[in-house]
Amino acid sequence: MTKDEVLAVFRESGAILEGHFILSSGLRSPVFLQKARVFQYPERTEILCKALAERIRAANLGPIDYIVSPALGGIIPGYETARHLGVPAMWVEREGGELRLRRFNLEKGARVIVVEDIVSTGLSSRETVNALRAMGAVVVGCACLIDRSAGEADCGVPLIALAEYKVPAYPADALPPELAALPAVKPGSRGLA
Ligand SMILES: O=P(O)(O)OC[C@H]1O[C@H](OP(=O)(O)OP(=O)(O)O)[C@H](O)[C@@H]1O
Ligand SMILES: O=C(O)c1cc(=O)[nH]c(=O)[nH]1
Ligand SMILES: [Mg+2]
Repeated sequence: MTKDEVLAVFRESGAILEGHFILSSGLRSPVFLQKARVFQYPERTEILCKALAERIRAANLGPIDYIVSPALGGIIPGYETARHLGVPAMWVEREGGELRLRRFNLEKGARVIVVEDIVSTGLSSRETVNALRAMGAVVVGCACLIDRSAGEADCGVPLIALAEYKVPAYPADALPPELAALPAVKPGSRGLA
C-alpha cells in the first residue's frame, strides 16, 4: 500500500482530526489520528494490517513467535497483523503507570515483534520493548500503521511503518499562537485512572 492509500483509509473513516491535542508524550499537535475510527471497520483494519504483515515478512527478521502491542490502541492492529502472520497476539497494559504483560505467559527467549497503531515519539513502543526485554524476550523489531515522526522516533529497535506521515508536535510551553488559542483535548488513554 502507498502512503496515500493508507491516509485515504484514515480520511474516509473520519480519523484525521484537527484542533489542539495533547499527545501521549505530552507534546501538543494540531492533528490527531483517531485510529479507533478506522478500527471500527473490520474490513479496513484487515486491509491495513495485511499490508503491514507483508512489510514485516519482507523485512526478514527471522522467526517470530508473538506479536505484543501496547493497550489500548495497539490491541486491534496487533491482533489483526498477528492473524496475517499466523502467530499469537498479546498486549501489555498499564498497572501503576507501567506497561505490563498481565494476562499472558511469555517464555524466555521468545522472539517478539511489537505492533503499534501510531508512533509519534516512540515512547510507548520503547516502554513495551523494555518491559518485554525485562521478561527475557528477544524483541526483533517494532511495526506500526503510521509513523508521525517520519523516521525520527527511537523505538529501541528498527521500526517498520506502513506509512510515514510527518505531523508537527510542540512542547506545551512553545505553542504557536493559533494552537494556543484552541482548547486542548487528550484523546488517548495514558494517564487515565
Ligand atoms: O510514540 P508515542 O509518543 O508513545 O505516541 C504514540 C502512542 O500514543 C497512543 O497511545 P496512548 O498512550 O495515547 O493511548 P491509546 O493507546 O489508548 O490510544 C498511540 O496508541 C501510541 O501508543
Ligand atoms: O502521539 C499520540 O499520542 C497520538 C497521536 C495520534 O495521531 N494518534 C494517536 O492515537 N496518538
Ligand atoms: Mg497507544
